[in-house]
Amino acid sequence: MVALLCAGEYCHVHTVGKHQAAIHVENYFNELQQQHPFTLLCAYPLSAFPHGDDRAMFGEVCRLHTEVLPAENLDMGADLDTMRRTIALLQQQAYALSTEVYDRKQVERALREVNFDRLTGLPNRSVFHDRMEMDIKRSRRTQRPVALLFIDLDHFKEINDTLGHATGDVLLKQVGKRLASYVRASDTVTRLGGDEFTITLAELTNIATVTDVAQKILDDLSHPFQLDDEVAYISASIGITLYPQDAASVGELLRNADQAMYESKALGRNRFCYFTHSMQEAAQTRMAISNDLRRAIGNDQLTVFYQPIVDMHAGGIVKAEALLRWQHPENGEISPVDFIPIAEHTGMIVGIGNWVFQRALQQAGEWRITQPDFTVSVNVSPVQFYRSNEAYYREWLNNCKTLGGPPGAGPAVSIEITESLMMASDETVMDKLAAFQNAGIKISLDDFGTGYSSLSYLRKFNLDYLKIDQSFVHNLEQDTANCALCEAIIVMAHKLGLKVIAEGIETPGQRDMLARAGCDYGQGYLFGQPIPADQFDVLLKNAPPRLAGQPVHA
Ligand SMILES: Nc1nc2c(ncn2[C@@H]2O[C@H](COP(=O)(O)OP(=O)(O)OP(=O)(O)O)[C@@H](O)[C@H]2O)c(=O)[nH]1
Repeated sequence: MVALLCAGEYCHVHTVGKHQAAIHVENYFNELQQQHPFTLLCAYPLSAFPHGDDRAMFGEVCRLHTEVLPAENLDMGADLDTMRRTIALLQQQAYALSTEVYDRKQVERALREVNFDRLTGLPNRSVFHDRMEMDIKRSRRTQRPVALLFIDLDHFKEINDTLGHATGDVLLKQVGKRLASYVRASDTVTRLGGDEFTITLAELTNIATVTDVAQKILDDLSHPFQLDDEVAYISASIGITLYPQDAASVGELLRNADQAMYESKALGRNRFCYFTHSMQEAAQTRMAISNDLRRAIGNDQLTVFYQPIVDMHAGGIVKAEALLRWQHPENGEISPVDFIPIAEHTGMIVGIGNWVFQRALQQAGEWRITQPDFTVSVNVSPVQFYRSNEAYYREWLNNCKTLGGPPGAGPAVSIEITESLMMASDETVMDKLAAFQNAGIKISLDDFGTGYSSLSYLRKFNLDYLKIDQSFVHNLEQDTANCALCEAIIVMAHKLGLKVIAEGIETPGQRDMLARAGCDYGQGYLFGQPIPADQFDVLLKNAPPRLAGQPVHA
């Protein structure tokens, strides 16, 4: 702000040279500027004020105080005393002005914080509500529909986990920029929070535009993001709802779009779905299940059942798989297929999974008293790996030392993981898996054959067991191709040093074919259904080691 009073070519003070007053004022203003982080130009030509508001304010100060003049009006012939007086007044006025500007900036900043997302600079949830209300009102007048797109990035947590939170922030900023570039002036892009964004398309003349915009978003987000030194590839799931077709209020529309987004995730992500009323019903059911599940945890409605796993060659039950069961007080038994995804979505799976692990470990310890190498396998959801912290699995490892019977045959529990975990795995997941393995916990790959079925993962993760999915076993006797495939999987698994467990064995024919193919262990209704611990206890006590070939009935 050195240019104070140096209003232009004809500036009097400037021409005077080292004028003490000017130097004094300069210093004063420089100090002022250090205290207030903005540029204050005083006695500068009005035209030099960069912002219209500031220009108007300074003009107003000049008008109210006739001695203070904008540079255009300075009398260049005035004597130095007049100039000094002018400068003194300028000091006062400038201070008043600076305070005013400072206050205004503070108010503006506070307003920005209330209305705009700090990270992306996009309008936030409260602006979203206000604008959507306005769009709805306008739509009632114009009869033009409004579309709401709810956009949630896929697996964003992995970006944070692998590249760090700061890089995650950079990505969110860039996503915000890309999204903002698609829309017209009548549309609104907001960040609701986390990795959730909305786009409101108002004044729609052609509803087909919505699909085009959604597809464009997916296409554009699939292009790489340069994040400092890293390159990230992402996708998003989008839910779309329309006003007035789907709902009448902002709250309902947001819920609809969220449900449709949830559907996109459930269908495999990287896609968009329009809201439908059946989704609403499904969402209500999910909500009810989620609320009831929360209560079930504390009310002893959850139990662990055990399904026998037999040795296909030596005979006898040598292992069990722990399977969670929920007995709802009013609705009877609720299938894990219905409640596990909800437990995963809400994060409840972390607590539930922990509980199952402890139960299984304790139970396996009791069975080890009579059968020292008996093992119970526990399903571990990918969400448990992502959401749990280090303390969580350290506790598991410690418990393995104290619970589960006398040491000797290694930990009494093994864990079952899915292929999706290995495919999406990052370093933290790898570290956790390695910690389990180092503690001697065996790892099975569940449902092999239903997903990506990558052999390279088997090698990379150094697994112990591979479980052939029941869909292969189901029509083994009718389908020779399936039989050949099972044989190939068993040979290949053995070459990689893995033992094979076949799931879903229901007939002696299936058992015999798998045994001939070299399958190590079998599980299925032929050997026993999942049953409570006390019944399993009886089964185990009454089932002496036998030759494979004699089914074990529950
Ligand atoms: N870097 C960064 N991360 C955030 C911010 N706000 C929330 N997050 C993280 O964003 C992640 C959002 O995760 P979710 O949407 O639940 O899960 P996801 O990994 O995207 O998985 P899906 O949505 O199921 O595909 C969480 O891990 C939050 O901790 C933020 O401002 N910056």
